[in-house]
Parts: sequence; structure tokens; C-alpha cells
Amino acid sequence: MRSIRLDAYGRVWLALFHYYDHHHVPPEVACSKLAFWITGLSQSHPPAVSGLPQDQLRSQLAAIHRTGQPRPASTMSSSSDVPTLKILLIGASAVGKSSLLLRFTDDEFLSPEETTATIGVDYRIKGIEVGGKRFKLSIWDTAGQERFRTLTSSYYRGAQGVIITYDVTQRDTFDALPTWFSELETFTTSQDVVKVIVGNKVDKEYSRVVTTKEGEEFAAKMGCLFVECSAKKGVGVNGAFDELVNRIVSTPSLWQKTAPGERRPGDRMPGGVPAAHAADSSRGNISLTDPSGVVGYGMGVARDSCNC
Ligand SMILES: Nc1nc2c(ncn2[C@@H]2O[C@H](COP(=O)(O)OP(=O)(O)OP(=O)(O)O)[C@@H](O)[C@H]2O)c(=O)[nH]1
Repeated sequence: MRSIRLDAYGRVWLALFHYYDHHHVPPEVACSKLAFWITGLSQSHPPAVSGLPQDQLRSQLAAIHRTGQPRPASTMSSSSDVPTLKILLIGASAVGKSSLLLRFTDDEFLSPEETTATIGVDYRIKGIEVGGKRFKLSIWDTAGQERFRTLTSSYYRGAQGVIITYDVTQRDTFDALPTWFSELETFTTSQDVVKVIVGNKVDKEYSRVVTTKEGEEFAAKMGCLFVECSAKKGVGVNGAFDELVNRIVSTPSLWQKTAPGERRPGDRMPGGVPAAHAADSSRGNISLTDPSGVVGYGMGVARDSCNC
């Protein structure tokens, strides 16, 4: 789409918002996504969108965000007393965060041709039972690309567990771990947050450049769990999530209910899952991949070509 007029532009973001709403995407996530498109459009189509009242659009998005209504009571199942654990996936771009998540929630793996870089955040929900008790995991997959980090930082809030991922075949992704830890340190809202370092892509043993020992030593130094995985082969993935969840569950301060009115990690905070969505486990998961792809192709800011 070469030129986008103001009215068309306005209609597009409104249609998008309805699309997200229809697919039960939380307002926080919808607004984040839309903010990316606004930024992307203004940079990839400067002549077409110069002079657009972006401040106005942003404030309208913020208003939607503020007034985002919870789902009707009918969708709020009796599972509302099932604790929701918020887990975040962080790490450099292309280390396999989205692939680990997809393997864990759907036991699937997409080939390189089928995958695209995450824009902003995606998230999925999965029910899990630990020690005879049911938990709901809301797992947030953040974009590794630097250009999206300012936005994804808000998603640390309320997380009880964080998976910090690197690629065992790319030394720079391992060397970047201290940076991810300092970002985590900066944005986490809980000192008790459970961390697991995951070395992914162990199926590519022939190209491995980071040894298991190096990974173990770094994890020991940082005082966190360590697992090596292959999202492709499905090796170690469930174990990584299980270890993380077990550790969270054995840290009651991270998930037990607090007094009425008091907040607890993950309760309707920016980046947290609204109760209605947390109760939406019958859908299995909610992914934002489709809307991003559709919009990207139509507006020249596809996931891989976005200039924002
Ligand atoms: N061989 C192999 N390839 C993998 C594995 N996991 C992911 N990949 C591939 O690595 C590439 C990047 O995977 P993603 O899951 O998109 O990586 P990501 O960390 O989510 O990337 P960003 O969204 O940019 O942060 C894709 O081509 C995947 O198919 C794995 O375990 N083994």
C-alpha cells in the first residue's frame, strides 16, 4: 500500500483493534501491537503519513487501553481460583524462544521458512498440574530484536518466572546473557522471580560453540536453573518449564493469594493476563501471529521488513 490517507489510516487501526478484540487479545497487547504499526507506518511511509495526528491516535489507543472491558461473566469459568503464573521468555533474536513456546504448548515445530521474528510480544496459555494442584501458565514471548525492547520491558512486571534463552550454536547469544540479566534486574517487580537459563538448538551438535559446562557454570554463577533443549526435536523443553514451575510453586510468596484488594504478581497489571483471559483455557492458547502477519503484508511493515 503506497499511500495511506488519514481516514483510511484511522479505519485500519480501528479495524485492527476490533480484530484483536474479536480474538480475545488483551487490550494491553492489542495496543502494544497497534503502537508498533503506527510507528512502523510513519517510518516506512513518511510521505503518506507525515502530518498524521499520531499523538491523537496514541491517546485514543491509550483510552481503549484504559477502558478495555473484561469479557462477559459467562466466559469467566469456575477456574478463577486456579492460580495464574506469569512466565516470560527473553533472549537474543532467533535463539528459538517462540519455537520453545510452541513446542511446549502445542508440541509443534515450525521450519525456518515458516517462522518470522516476533513483533512486540505474543502469549499463550497452558494449564498445568503440579503436586496435585492446578495452575494456569500465561507465557509471554518477547521479541529479541533490539528495536522492540523498549516496549517489551513493561512485560517483566508481575512475572514469577523468566526463561532466559541462548542458542548453543551462536556464541554472541550466550555472551549477551549478562545484558539480559541486567534488563531483568531493572524491570522485574519481584526479587524472588525464578530464572532458568535455556541453551537451545542442541540438535545442531555439529555446530555447537557453547559447551554444556560453560552454560552450567554461568547458571551456577547467576544462581539459577539450567537446561539444554531442542525445540526442534522436543528435547528438554517440558523439563525446562517443569523445573521453572516447580520452583515457582515451591516459593509460595510468588503465587499465593493475598488479602482482598491487594495485588499479587500477574493480577491485571500491564503485561498481566486479565482474569477473563486467564479463564480462557478451553481455547488452549491465543497467538497474535496471524493478525501481525495479515497487517504486515497489507501495510508494508511485515514482521521481517518493518522499519520501526
Ligand atoms: N535447529 C534448530 N532450529 C531451531 C530450534 N529452535 C528454533 N529454531 C529455528 O531458529 C529460528 C528462530 O526461531 P524463533 O523461535 O523464531 O526465535 P525467537 O527467539 O523467537 O526470535 P525473535 O522472535 O526474533 O526473538 C527459526 O528458523 C527456527 O526454526 C531448535 O531447537 N533447533
